This record gives sequence, structure tokens and C-alpha cells, in this order.
Amino acid sequence: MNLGMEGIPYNWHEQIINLLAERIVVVDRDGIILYINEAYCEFLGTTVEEAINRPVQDVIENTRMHIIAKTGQKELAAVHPINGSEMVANRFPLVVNGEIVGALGTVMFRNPEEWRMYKTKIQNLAEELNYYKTKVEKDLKSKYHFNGLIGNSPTFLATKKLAERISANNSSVLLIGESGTGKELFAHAIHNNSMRSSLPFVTINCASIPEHLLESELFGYEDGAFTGAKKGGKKGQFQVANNGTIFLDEIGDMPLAMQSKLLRVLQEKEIQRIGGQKSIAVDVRIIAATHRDLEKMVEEGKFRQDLYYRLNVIKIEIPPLRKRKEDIPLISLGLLKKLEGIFYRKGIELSSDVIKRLMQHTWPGNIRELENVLERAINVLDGKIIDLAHLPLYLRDLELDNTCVKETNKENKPSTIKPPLQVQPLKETLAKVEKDSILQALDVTNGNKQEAAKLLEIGKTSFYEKCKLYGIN
Ligand SMILES: Nc1ncnc2c1ncn2[C@@H]1O[C@H](COP(=O)(O)OP(=O)(O)OP(=O)(O)O)[C@@H](O)[C@H]1O
Repeated sequence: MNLGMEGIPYNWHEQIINLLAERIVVVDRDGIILYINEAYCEFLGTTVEEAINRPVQDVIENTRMHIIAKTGQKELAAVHPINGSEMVANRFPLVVNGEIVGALGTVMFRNPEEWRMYKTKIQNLAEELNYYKTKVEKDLKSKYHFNGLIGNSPTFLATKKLAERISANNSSVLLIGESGTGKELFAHAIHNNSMRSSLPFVTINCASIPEHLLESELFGYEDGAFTGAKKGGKKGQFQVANNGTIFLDEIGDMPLAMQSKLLRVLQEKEIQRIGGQKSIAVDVRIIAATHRDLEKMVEEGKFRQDLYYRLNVIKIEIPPLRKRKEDIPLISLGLLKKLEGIFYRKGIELSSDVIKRLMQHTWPGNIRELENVLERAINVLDGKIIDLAHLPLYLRDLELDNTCVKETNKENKPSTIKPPLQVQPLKETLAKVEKDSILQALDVTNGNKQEAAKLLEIGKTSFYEKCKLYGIN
């Protein structure tokens, strides 16, 4: 038999072995050490002479070499704690003429310095990996519970009760409500109160993802599905949310073509990645939300009727703030507490005038607007009491006129729009109203134009044109 080593002088063998493996040990069937190299002995704090012919368990802590020599089962890249460090070991049975005669073990890293270098590198990578793992897990967890939803008004309590009652089952939920009423909070709370609470909660904002990316975001794609596709493909959010809940925010903004694909997933309970052939089964509870009038959109052919019925199994309408004004003081206090935490402040209060003024406004931006108003007030506040002077102009300008409050409440119109004292040309009045509404929306959204356009329910282009027309920067 040609061993292939005959040409190599015998005294070279050991150096070759040492160069091939940093630390090496060979045992016989009984686990007695037949060979161990100097590097390994140095690391163990012993010498070759002392180690040879001794049971391997007496020389190497936590060894499994004697077990491999019996079972014949190799172990690759096993973590092996030695001297307080975790080494990486490979263990192979030695088989000669079909019989196990012993075992060979190697431990990576030539010297402690090399190990330390690797360890630092690996530790950094492991820490980074851990950071992203926790972040992903956190992002996939729902954050709010029903007890975080503030409000004691009968309408709000009834809504909350309904949501609590239906959270346990698996039916689709459709959350309807104006912008900033708390639809996302409700979605979180429903998931948290369900059997799926420990499983992923994935949020997709259908309005903020460009139409051409929405399909790959929802369903994923296979390797090479299109130019620019990530190597190895990508999981879609439906797969990420498997066994949990997916929250489809702004569902009314989902393009019609995508609506058909979503409907298919809801019916078949399976997805197909872009460029893929096979169907992948998914079990996901759907919670959808919109501030749009979906029924009207169905009539206008902008939203698929069949999808609407599928989503509308349980419909929860979240009341706007102006329809539960009695909740304003309580919500304001809750929001103040939250903001105090964010801004490291304590003991901030609202003056009674401010409370009255807050109750008077019609809050087109709902709780989000209220939160922005309070955040701005805290920012300009020196002492502890928020007074009228700390409110934005559009709220300061409101008159504490009860008749006006009653009127505006009845009609659900912003109370800043006061009837003109003198009759003016309709065109001028409309332009003023339009300009005021834009300024108010910008105020509510802290100058965010996209959000402001959304609040006003007009397109971005039209919004920019109007801003230009009225000289609003
Ligand atoms: N009942 C509530 N109690 C306390 N805070 C609330 C409540 N409802 C909403 N909020 C707060 O108001 C803000 C807006 O809520 P959320 O994002 O859930 O509204 P939304 O209806 O989903 O808005 P949009 O339609 O614009 O996405 C959040 O900061 C949220 O914490």
C-alpha cells in the first residue's frame, strides 16, 4: 500500500503535523494518550513526557477523546472549555482496516495570543450579532397594552371593550379612524392580548412603501428574481410574521394590483415569493387600519369589494378626539407623564385656562396633534405650569367663546375658522380658509409637509402648489 508519506523523512513528520494542526492529541481505544504535541502541552501547563501514556481525562479537562475512541462518532467544531477559555475542537475516530483503533483531536489556535486575537474578533462579531438580534426581536414585539390606552368616555370605553373582547380570536380586524386617533396603539394592544402575543408583530405602512417595492416587502423574492435583488433572496414580512400578527397600516392606500395579491394570501393562506414557483404556507392574523372611507372607495372602484369583506370581519371604529372631549384632560396628563420622561422634567402641570382651551379645540390631528402641542409647550416652558402663552399661535388665537365651541362641536369643523364679520367675496374667504388650514396642518405636524398633506387629504403636488400660492414656506 502506498502511504504517500514514505518519501518524507521521518524526522519531518512531527513538524508537518504541528504545522497542520495547532494542538493535537492522539489516544488509543482506551483513551490513553499516544501522542500530544508541545503546543498543546504548553497550553495545558504540562510537558509531553508527563502527558504521554496517561488517560486523556487526567491531562485535558472536559475532554471527550476517550468517548470518540469508543463510539467512532466524529465531533466537528465543538466548543471545548479549557483553562477558562472556550476553544474550538475537532475530534475524529481513527479507523484502521475497518476497525476503530483510537481517536485524533485537534484544538484550534497555536498560542494564547492568537486565541485572544480571535476571541476579540469573534466577541465583537457576537456582540454585534446579539445587538441586531435583540433589536429585531424588539422591533417584532408589540409595545402597547390596553391599559396604556387612555380614555374614560363612554364611546372610548365601548371601543376598548370591543377590541379587548375580539383580541383572543383569529379573525381579521379592520381599524377605522382619523389620523392620530390611536389605530396603531389598538393594533398593538389587540396582538398583545391574543394567544399570539409572544410571536412576531410586524407593521407595514402601505402608504410609505413605493408601489414597486410593496410586493417584495410583503412576500419576499427568490435569488436573482430581478436586477438588484439581494443574493440568496429575501424573506417577505408575511413570512417574518408567521404565527403572529401583521398590521397593515393605511390599507386604503394599497394599490389595486397589490390588493388582489393580498386577497389571494388571505384566501389561500400561502404566499409566493417573487420569482418563486412554490407556495409557502403562512399563518398570520391580519389587522388592517385606515383613515379613509373604504366603503366609498369600494363604490368608486378604488378598493376591491371582496378584500374589503375579508378584512372587515371585525370592524372597530376609533372615535376622534373631538367626539370624546371629556377625555382631553386625562389624555393630556398621560401624555405629559410620557413627555416628562422623554425630556427629563418633573411636576409639569396645565393651567386651567389651558385645559379649557384644549377642550375648545376640535383636534383634526387628534391625539398626535395634542401630543405635539404639549411637546412644544414643554420645550418653551421655563417653570412648571403650562399656560396659554406656551401654546402654538393657532390655539392661543382661539376665543374662549362657549357658543362658538358648541357650534363647532356640532359641525365637527375646526374652531379656528370663525365666521367673517363682514361679507367678503367667496373666493377670498375660501382662500383664507385654505391658507389657515394649511398653516394649522403644518403646525400640527411640526412642519412635516408630507404629513400635513395627508392630514388635509390632498396630494403632495397640490399641497406644494397651494403653499406656493399662499406664500407659505
Ligand atoms: N388612547 C390613547 N392614549 C394615549 N395615547 C394615545 C392614545 N391614542 C393615541 N395615542 C398616542 O397618539 C399618537 C398617535 O397614535 P397612533 O399612531 O396609534 O395613531 P393612528 O391612528 O395610527 O395614526 P395614523 O393614521 O396617522 O397612522 C401616538 O403617539 C400614541 O401614543
